[in-house]
Amino acid sequence: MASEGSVPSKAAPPPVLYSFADPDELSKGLASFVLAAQDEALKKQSTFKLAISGGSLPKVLGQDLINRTDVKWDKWEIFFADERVVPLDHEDSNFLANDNHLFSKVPIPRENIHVIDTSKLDNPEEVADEYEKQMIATFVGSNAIAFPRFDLILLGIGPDGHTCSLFPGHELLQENDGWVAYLTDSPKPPNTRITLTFPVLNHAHRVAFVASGEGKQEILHKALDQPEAGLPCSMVKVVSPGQVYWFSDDAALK
Ligand SMILES: O=C1O[C@H](COP(=O)(O)O)[C@@H](O)[C@H](O)[C@H]1O
Repeated sequence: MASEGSVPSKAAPPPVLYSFADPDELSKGLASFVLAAQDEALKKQSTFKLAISGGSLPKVLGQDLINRTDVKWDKWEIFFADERVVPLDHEDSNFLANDNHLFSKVPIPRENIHVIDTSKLDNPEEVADEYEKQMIATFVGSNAIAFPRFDLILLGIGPDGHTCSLFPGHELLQENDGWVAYLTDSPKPPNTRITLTFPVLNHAHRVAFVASGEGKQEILHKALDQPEAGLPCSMVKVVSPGQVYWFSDDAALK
């Protein structure tokens, strides 16, 4: 069956880099980019399907977006690019980070924010499976699909080049089948997490990395200048007509 998620055949186009003078300008540029993605998605379909990371991203994302008037919040369908397997009110929760900086400040219907099932925290495999089922229910209509196609996935990058919860040298870098995977040996605490897999990232319409501040300088240069080094972030190769973008600021690009 021809399907939206069939294995892509075209090569990945090179990433597009957007650079801004400072974090405030970066937040504004990112908000405009997200809104353009929203508008394009809503021309074709009834919802804007987005995956969001935790870490430093929610603050940059929320800063300008919460004041924009042209956001169709009721049309957003949000998943997490990765999530720590902790209660939703735990300080390590990626949901909580996004709630603090974005969700609690705007009228997104709570049912459109897909969170992990916290009744299963003792069993990360079940957490991942249940999260994948939420995604299947959202993406699978009348067509069978191999992988979901997010309108936009917003990613961070760690100092070791990890993105989502895909860490250098980890066996999940080779996961080619599932949509959502779990790990119990994350080198960065907390050790138990779930994450989107590379095939899901690579099927997105757009993937945007956000790297702001001096602390990202070294790894950003490595990611942009040495894609062959095999960092997890460099393994995100969205196939045409999808596109990878990098949003950065002067401090990170120096
Ligand atoms: O552990 C994680 O780290 C990455 C990068 O975080 P940052 O604070 O260095 O920006 C993040 O994108 C991911 O969602 C998170 O779980």
